[in-house]
Amino acid sequence: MTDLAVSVEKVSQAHIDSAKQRQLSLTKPPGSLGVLEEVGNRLCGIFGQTPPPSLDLIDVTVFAGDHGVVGEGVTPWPQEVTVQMLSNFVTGGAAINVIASVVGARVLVVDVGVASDTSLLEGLVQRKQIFGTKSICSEAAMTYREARGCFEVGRDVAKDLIRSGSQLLVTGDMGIGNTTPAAALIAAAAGVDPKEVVGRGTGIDDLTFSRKCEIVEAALMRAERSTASLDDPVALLSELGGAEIAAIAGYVVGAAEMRRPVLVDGVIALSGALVATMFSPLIVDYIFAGHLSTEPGAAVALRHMGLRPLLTLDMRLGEGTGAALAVPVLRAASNILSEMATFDQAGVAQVKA
Ligand SMILES: Cc1cc2ncn([C@H]3O[C@H](COP(=O)(O)O)[C@@H](O)[C@H]3O)c2cc1C
Ligand SMILES: O=C(O)c1cccnc1
Repeated sequence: MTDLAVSVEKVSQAHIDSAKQRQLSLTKPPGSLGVLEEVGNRLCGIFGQTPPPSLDLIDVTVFAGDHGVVGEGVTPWPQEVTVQMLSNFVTGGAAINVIASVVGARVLVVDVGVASDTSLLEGLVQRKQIFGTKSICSEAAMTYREARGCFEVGRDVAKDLIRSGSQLLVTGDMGIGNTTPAAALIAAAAGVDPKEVVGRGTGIDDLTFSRKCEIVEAALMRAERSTASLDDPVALLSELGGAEIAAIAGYVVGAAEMRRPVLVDGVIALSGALVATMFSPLIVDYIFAGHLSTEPGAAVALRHMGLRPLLTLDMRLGEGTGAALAVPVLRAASNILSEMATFDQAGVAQVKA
């Protein structure tokens, strides 16, 4: 296992129980708000407060990194698109900017491992640990130390945001080629065949898809043969990861350590979240799954963690878009518990015993 110390408390069962009691007193047939009730109850357990606070300060963090495996032809997009999209994020023109604005969330963009110099990009948070990863099918993505550095960036960002008042963290990613390491990490962490997790990413043809499957298989075989212990989440990230995925893992851990909810996006974010849960089984109770990405690895990671996606809109973009869209679901779940009238308050008769 890892020597990295992670300290997560169990969510409060007493507050989940009091939330369940409160749901029964509100003016609706018991259980009629379905998953919204479970979400609200779990928010109480996370915050240790019934009802939970209204979720006013919400931060989407887009972690960015580049991937050596792009050189193997796993994506039709040139690597420069990563940095070009960072420029788009900081000037507010990307899908995540639009969706975050609709749901009232802020967007923070962090360079953890982009291959080029981004120091002139105004508005970008500079936390670069590496200039892109190595190709995972022929060598480890990065050193153990670098993986740990990327993880700590995510964990620090989460803790800093929460200390400054953030009540809900949302994961985002940008990195051309990153559906390949995400698939490899999910296959390794969930113990499934690579064929079950490899998808078409940004949209690839049949030839590129079969090459991508071979690359993920080769990467897994190489990592298994290496001296690294893949039970150690940091070692797993160093073998098969990406800088932004390692940062997402740290961000999820940081949120759980600070007892705050984290809303996770598609397959890339889920690969980071899955690795995060290897630190402690208690972490999964702090995670909400925003949506079901069409990438097959997303369903595998969700099933492995026992999480149910809140939305299914056939999205496969990343950036945090699917998670950000689910923000109003969490807000509504929270406000139901704090703002709805009880049967007594509203003078509504309850079902006869
Ligand atoms: C213009 C553009 C904007 C994006 N925003 C997110 N992604 C998403 O697609 C990439 C992963 O897909 P693959 O592994 O197939 O390269 C990542 O950058 C991810 O964030 C984008 C991709 C593109 C091209
Ligand atoms: O599920 C995702 O987040 C995703 C899928 C394809 C490409 N980029 C991101």
